[in-house]
Amino acid sequence: MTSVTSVGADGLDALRSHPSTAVLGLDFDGTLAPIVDDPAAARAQPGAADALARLASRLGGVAVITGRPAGFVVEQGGFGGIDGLVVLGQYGRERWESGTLTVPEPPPGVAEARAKIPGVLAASGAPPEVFVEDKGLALAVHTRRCAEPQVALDRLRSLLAALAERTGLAVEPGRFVLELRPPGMDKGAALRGFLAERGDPSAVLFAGDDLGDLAAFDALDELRDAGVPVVKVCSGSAEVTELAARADVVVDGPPGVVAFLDALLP
Ligand SMILES: O=P(O)(O)OC[C@H]1O[C@H](O[C@H]2O[C@H](CO)[C@@H](O)[C@H](O)[C@H]2O)[C@H](O)[C@@H](O)[C@@H]1O
Repeated sequence: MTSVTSVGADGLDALRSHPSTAVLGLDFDGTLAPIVDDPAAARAQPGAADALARLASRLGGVAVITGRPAGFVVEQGGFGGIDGLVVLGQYGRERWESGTLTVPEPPPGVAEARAKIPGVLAASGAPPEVFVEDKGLALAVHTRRCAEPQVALDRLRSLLAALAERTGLAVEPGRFVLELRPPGMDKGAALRGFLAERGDPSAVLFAGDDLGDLAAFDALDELRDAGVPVVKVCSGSAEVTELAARADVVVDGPPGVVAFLDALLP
């Protein structure tokens, strides 16, 4: 049995006692999907879609809250047929539910950043393995394929921060990635919005693996302070340690997440 903090165990008890009003939030990459070198090749961990389908039929709400475009996650996750599942993409700016995808227009800064990133990469002497994932509303600069991915990321950090400043965007750091995206939304705000749609929850559980998930953990801490039972789950990895330090439960990457979800409701 994975060790759980005492307040986390209280959160799990509350979720299991009143599942129909409990809410579950899950990150995608690194949590429901194993990390791979090519972002376009990411797929859900086997068993993830089945686990989500079972939980969505019993819980008060289940949302995947991701930095990816919502449509990508539905497609690559194999989540299209899951009744009741909501996918909040691009940190809550996009929404997929019951087959309907809502995507806002990008702010003008995204087009400007798209045009200028190649010059920034050249100016920083970025190795050819650095590449840009264009997500429409945001641009993610990846260094995972470099021989020294952390070195390559650190060289780009201040230049991309300056470009973000000039284009009115925010920098979202992640696992060997720096993303330029519209400010004003994060996974905490996305989770709070989803909870507001569902009414008072009996318990709230969120599972994530990366720095972008800390905002959701912040939201859970606020709920816990307000007396709501919550569970913070970290999909553990050697690449990111910040979430494990704040989690109630640490599981072993996406296979551990799926096993945890399978055991969540008896
Ligand atoms: O919020 P998430 O669902 O966790 O998305 C965050 C970023 O995930 C993706 O990048 C990460 O996964 C890739 C595929 O496994 C991996 O190659 C990369 O190194 C990771 O950082 C995605 O590509 C980004 O756009 C997301 O923002």
